[in-house]
Amino acid sequence: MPRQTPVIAPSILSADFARLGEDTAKVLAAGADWVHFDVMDNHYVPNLTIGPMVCEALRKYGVTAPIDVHLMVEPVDALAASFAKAGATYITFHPEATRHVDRSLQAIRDAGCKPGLVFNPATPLEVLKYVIDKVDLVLLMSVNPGFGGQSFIPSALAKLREARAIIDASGREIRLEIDGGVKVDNIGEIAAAGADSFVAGSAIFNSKDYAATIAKMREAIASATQG
Ligand SMILES: O=C(CO)[C@@H](O)[C@H](O)COP(=O)(O)O
Ligand SMILES: [Fe+2]
Repeated sequence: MPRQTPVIAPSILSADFARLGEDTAKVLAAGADWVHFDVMDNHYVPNLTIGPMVCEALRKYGVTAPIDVHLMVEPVDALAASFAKAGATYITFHPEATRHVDRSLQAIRDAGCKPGLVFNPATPLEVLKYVIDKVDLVLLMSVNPGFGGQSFIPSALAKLREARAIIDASGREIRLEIDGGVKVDNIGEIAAAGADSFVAGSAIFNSKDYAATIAKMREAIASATQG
């Protein structure tokens, strides 16, 4: 199956929360494909961020791009249902944060969204083989979840290759996303290892020119994967 078109998904965790609508619109106008929306509950991870009301507010503000909701919460199901109502496109969760992974994935699909699983750096991909027919996205963390601006953990590259093989063997169209420490200077090797969807928070929002940073990321992905 041909590799899916690369997607750049800026994490709005690093946006200006006092001007979230404007900053989100600005990064999309600069060429971003998706909005990566990090939800932290101060329980599953030691930080607290934004919930479904903010997702709904972005939709009302006029954001039409896919919203990629990354749930770092425990439990999962009630909040996932609220995000489906609030306009989420993808909803991903960490398998260890729910009692019934298969049921949580099915509930997200039944609510009209695209379900996915997120794997922390030290969490094995084992569970994937049992639910590969139920996911539209596999998200590998290349930092420990909870904060933006951390450094990329190099073992994520081997794990990407492992996940890519599982996805290709499934014959299904499943996106393989990477999240944490993604920068212009490492995105090429990340793409070469098999990722097709790239979350980048601080690298984009801390840059002066969002469009130039996103363009450089696309060039690095293209030169690492073409030919
Ligand atoms: O889910 C998370 C962190 O838990 C991420 O989405 C980060 O927000 C990415 O930020 P950078 O590492 O790109 O700055
Ligand atoms: Fe994230």
